[in-house]
Amino acid sequence: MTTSVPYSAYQATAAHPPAATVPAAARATELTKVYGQGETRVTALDSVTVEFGRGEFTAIMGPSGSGKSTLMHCMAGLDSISSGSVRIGDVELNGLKDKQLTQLRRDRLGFIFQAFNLLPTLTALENITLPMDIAGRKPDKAWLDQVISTVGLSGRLKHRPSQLSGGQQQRVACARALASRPDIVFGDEPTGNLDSRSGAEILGFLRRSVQELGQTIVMVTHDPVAAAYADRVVFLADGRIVDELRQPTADSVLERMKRFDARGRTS
Ligand SMILES: Nc1ncnc2c1ncn2[C@@H]1O[C@H](COP(=O)(O)OP(=O)(O)OP(=O)(O)O)[C@@H](O)[C@H]1O
Repeated sequence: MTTSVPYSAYQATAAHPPAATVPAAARATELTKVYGQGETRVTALDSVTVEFGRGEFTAIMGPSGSGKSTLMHCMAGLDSISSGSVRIGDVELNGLKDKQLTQLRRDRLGFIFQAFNLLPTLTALENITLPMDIAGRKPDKAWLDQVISTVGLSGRLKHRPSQLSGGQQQRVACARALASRPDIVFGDEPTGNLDSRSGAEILGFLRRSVQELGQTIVMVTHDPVAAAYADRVVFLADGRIVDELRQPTADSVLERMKRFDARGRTS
């Protein structure tokens, strides 16, 4: 069943924080991001307040240019913010030095992008453990085995990327994002380059990593079918959060998107 609750019922503000005592995995408070100046000035995010719960799979949707990637990049410490606040757990990103930000991203966050970004000369396993090798950290063997088997790569660990299909390469990228057991995995259109069957496999894997491994995932997508794998969908329009759905289905997401269409907001 689809639950529809007005967005305001969920929205936390600085004055009225949510009752939960455990901090959210990530939280933005009155986050504003402005690009450019004068005639080229664009307000990509306009005072966005949102939080992403631990162990939850959240999809971010909205028309082209609505600020989805900007929100993800600002929350993942990949882009600076103009005003407001971003926290990963209890760490405020604003004010961290570059080196501290790099460390936080490396130690606490995982990333999956549309391009798989694998190193062609390394095997699947070497690609998966590369970020930890660079950081000089030993992977937790039991966790790594669990990730590799959840992602269904056990028989292909010695293959190089060129010997793997696109879907398998993206599974390697997913396993790489999860290998260090990050607090949050951020995905920017992770299935954008895949056919629908491979995309469904990756999404099924992401879903399982939330259900079975307790992972927290935040994923930007244009695709209502992809969004339906999430626990929650947050809708952006013109740099603001305008709606949200819990337990989405592809149909309920599509329905919401049509409403934006009716208001002339989609691309
Ligand atoms: N580096 C930048 N410099 C200037 N403007 C930017 C920059 N990045 C994004 N913008 C602008 O900010 C707004 C939000 O962009 P963003 O990429 O976050 O949207 P999006 O919802 O992810 O779009 P899409 O679905 O097309 O990827 C757009 O108007 C965009 O043109």
